[in-house]
Amino acid sequence: MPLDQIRKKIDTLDHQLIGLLSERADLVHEVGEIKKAEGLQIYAPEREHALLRRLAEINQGRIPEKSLRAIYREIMSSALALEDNLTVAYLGPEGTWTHQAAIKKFGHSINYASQANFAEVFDQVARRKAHYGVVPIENSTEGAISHTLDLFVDSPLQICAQIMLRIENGLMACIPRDEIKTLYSHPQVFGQCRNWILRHFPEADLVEVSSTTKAAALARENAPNGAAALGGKLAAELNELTMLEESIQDRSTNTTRFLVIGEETCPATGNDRTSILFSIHDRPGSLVNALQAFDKLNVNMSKIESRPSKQRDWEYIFYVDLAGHCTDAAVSEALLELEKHCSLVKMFGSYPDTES
Ligand SMILES: O=C(O)C(=O)C[C@]1(C(=O)O)C=C[C@@H](O)C=C1
Repeated sequence: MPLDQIRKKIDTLDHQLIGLLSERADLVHEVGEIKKAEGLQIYAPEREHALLRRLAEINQGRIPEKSLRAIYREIMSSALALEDNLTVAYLGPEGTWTHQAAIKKFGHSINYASQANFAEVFDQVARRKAHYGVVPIENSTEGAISHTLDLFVDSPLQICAQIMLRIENGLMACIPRDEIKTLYSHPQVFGQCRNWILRHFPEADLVEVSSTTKAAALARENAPNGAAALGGKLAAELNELTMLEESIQDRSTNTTRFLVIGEETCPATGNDRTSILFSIHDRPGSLVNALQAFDKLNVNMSKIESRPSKQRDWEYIFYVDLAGHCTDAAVSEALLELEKHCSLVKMFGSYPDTES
């Protein structure tokens, strides 16, 4: 078929697609009205999870699953904006990995509110200035983000979704590589690139700052003194820096897990993770007895972290992730059993255990 004829066919299809998308938007509007009237959450991660799974099953054409997910991410993003002008708070400034994780989950149609620190993200959601918040919780190379863990102790907020983001750090600057004397970055990123720094810049001063975007801004500002930054592409672009070397993290699979926090947790999807924290009585065998609750009910514990309780010296809070939803019989029984051995048990969410 000649090119102009093919394009005419594409135009016709686009026309139909717009018609279908508008029809979908009318239905979404109705869903939004029902949710508002019934006080339901606008963001429905369980529905999105089911929808994306179904799309992958019915997709017979040429479009790769990754592309289809990206297209639908944006369709659902516009739906969220239509339903309630959704606002998501994230650890800023613009261009941070957390910002990128938030966009990966919520798309480009909603409002994003950049916050100066983790506590502000929690606070904005708790005070209903933002509908949801996005915070990092752990990195596959550097481990737990303890600041986030600590904030869950006193927060009434719940986790409703998780986001996995592959983190590719690079060396960025606006000066030649051999003039670099100082490297700016977030402490997590220095940790993720430790071996690369030792190999390539053993003599450089490492200056820790609150975000990779800030590091990039400082690399530009202090360029005459030999400054460069480590971080992602977006931070380089926003500050007009050149990527002198890409993918410098010590592990190529370097991934950060982020959490979406809101007022309510997510209904069961059949593939869920539950996050809890507990503290134990200071008695011999308490920790073993507590953990046996999971073993007894055959509940898989995918992660355990401990943090100082900040109430008494040498007293700890344990953070555990469990396979399953808090409404699953085994998980809820295990939690009841756990309570017998603990001075505090707090569940802060069940959510789809997604890989993306
Ligand atoms: O089904 C819903 O609850 C909707 O709000 C619609 C919709 C969609 O576009 O399909 C939009 C946002 C939700 O997070 C999930 C699904």
